[in-house]
Amino acid sequence: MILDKIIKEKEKEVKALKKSRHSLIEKLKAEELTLIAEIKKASPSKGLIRKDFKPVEQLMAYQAGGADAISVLTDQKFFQGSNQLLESLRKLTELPILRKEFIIDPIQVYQSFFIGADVILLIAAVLDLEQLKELLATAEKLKLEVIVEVHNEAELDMVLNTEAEIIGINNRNLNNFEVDLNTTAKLLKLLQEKTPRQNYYIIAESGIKSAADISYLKELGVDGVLIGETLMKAESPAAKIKELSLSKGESDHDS
Ligand SMILES: O=P(O)(O)OC[C@@H](O)[C@@H](O)c1c[nH]c2ccccc12
Repeated sequence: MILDKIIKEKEKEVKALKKSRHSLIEKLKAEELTLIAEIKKASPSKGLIRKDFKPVEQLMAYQAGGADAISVLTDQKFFQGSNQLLESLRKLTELPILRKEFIIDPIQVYQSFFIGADVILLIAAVLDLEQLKELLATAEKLKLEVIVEVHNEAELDMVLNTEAEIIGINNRNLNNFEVDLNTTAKLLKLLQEKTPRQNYYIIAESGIKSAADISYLKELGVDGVLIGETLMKAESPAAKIKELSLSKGESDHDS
């Protein structure tokens, strides 16, 4: 029966479609410290970050520098990003791509999948527990990986009531834009007190500027860092990654 044959093939194709093609979790498992390098033209707190914004060059520099994953802002109004930008970068790299978006509805999770994201961000500050669970379930169905972002204890508590695997600790308060790297220390400590569960991956986000910041965060035991502005403003992003002693195979030289 030809129909049987066609459907057998389709089942394979559909299975491939559902599989996360570029896994951030694999990087988190393999690397001592995973670097997610962000492509961000502007932000509400900083305005225009990079005047001569050249996303493709930025991507290539991140790859050359040894980034493990790429974060792409897709919000247009406040960050001057776009879905088309993510789609076009998707064609140019095999690195996992995190879609940086303010996701409040499952339809945006589907959209993330179809524009080529491997990982999405869910910001606890803008969700309630029910929404967060629904969005996590939708992502799970699509085999998208998820970073759930927290900034304070209440948000952390909410996330601990879910199946989230990767927790992003945002050092920037999204309400007043204040940045404090101690947020990571504080929330990591709370996490250890609150749960015996060990199998979380922790990513420190925002405000990371120097090699000293990196060693501080490494010492705290984070699994990854997410860096935007510092790399966007660097004349040579690849050199900046090296300077932060994040480049592969160089970590034992400059410690
Ligand atoms: O540019 P920074 O300070 O290195 O920060 C990067 C990233 O953490 C930041 O862009 C970010 C973290 N969480 C967000 C949520 C929405 C938009 C942006 C963000």
